[in-house]
Amino acid sequence: MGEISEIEPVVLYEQDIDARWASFSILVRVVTKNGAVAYGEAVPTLRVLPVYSAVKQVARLFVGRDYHDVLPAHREWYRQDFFASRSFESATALSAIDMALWDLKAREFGAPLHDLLGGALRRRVRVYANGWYGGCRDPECFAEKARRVVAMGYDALKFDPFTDSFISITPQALKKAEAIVAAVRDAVGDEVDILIEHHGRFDANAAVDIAKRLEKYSPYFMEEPVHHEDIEGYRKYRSLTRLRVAMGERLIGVKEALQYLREGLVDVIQPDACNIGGVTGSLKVSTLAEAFSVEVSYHNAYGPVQFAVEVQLSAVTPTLYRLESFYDFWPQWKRDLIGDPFHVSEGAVEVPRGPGIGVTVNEKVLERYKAEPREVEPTEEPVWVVRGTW
Ligand SMILES: O=C(O)[C@H](O)[C@@H](O)[C@H](O)[C@H](O)CO
Ligand SMILES: [Mg+2]
Repeated sequence: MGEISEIEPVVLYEQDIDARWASFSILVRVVTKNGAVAYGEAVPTLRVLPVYSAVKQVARLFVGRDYHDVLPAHREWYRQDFFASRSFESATALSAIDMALWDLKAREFGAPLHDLLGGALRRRVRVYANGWYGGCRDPECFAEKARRVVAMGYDALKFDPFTDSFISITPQALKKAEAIVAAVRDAVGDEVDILIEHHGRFDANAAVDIAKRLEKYSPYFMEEPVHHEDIEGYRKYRSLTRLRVAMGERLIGVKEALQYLREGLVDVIQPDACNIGGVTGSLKVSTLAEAFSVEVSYHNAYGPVQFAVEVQLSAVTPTLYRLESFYDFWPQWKRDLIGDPFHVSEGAVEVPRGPGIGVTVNEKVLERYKAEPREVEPTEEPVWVVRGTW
């Protein structure tokens, strides 16, 4: 028996200079009756307080249950939570707990999580860099920093060149975005993948204009060209452009993912283990993606526990493109939190072979950054923007 004795959300805080939404990290600590401890990670963007309280609510269903019974626990939550997974807060709370249960299960068998999931298809996971362009608004800054990212060993990088455009884009802003993309392409050459992040901020007309202007720079994909819920916008974008579409970081349910896949609206799906249902939900989307011949690139922007879990998932994902990585662009304490085990070389990181998710949370670092949960002040530059680029 592996009875769960305690589940607690743990908020960590330090002003993260570039990934502002990630100044907070929300870990979920799961303790079993026989003293084992494991962590999961939830989404910290803006709604820190509601996520914190959702974890406490969802936890009440899991304490006293056996951590081996992950699927029965998901089903029981689905039965209890009348609004099911449509609540972002409960989906991210469930996801974080799910991660920790899988870690406990794998550790108990003394096996790396990827072994429990069927065995590694790859020992090294290709990554792409994000979060590297803080403070950049002009082409020279983007180009200079892009060169540094490639020198660090990355051969793919993502960036949002749209400064403070929202819904529509002016001819001047489009011209500036093109100058930034052209400068990055020129700086990195044509053997590095460039990925264009839109943050779902445009309507379909603006997104289509952007696609037509940027196609000549051969971006590998265009991420969230329109808002996540703008299905008609995705359909219009699909019918008027040839560029690959990436989306999925805001999916909170597998059935939601199916809608985009079934309609052929996505070429690289980006589930996030912190809100798609943890390891369990990620595996289901990964299987669907394989069936629809769609690549997978786990969204991975929040913290080191998520990073470790998604490296394990990436090791077993049949149609993996690359794993997102802010890892080298976070504050050092986030890497220290898990003993700083990941190092990029030739565009990839090694898959750890230790038990569970392959890393252990350093409780001393955790204690140093513990904070009270609190509301996040909305500012002119929204929290989801890489600092200083709005
Ligand atoms: O692709 C990404 O990594 C995301 O879009 C980030 O850039 C967001 O800002 C973050 O996920 C907000 O929660
Ligand atoms: Mg994104």
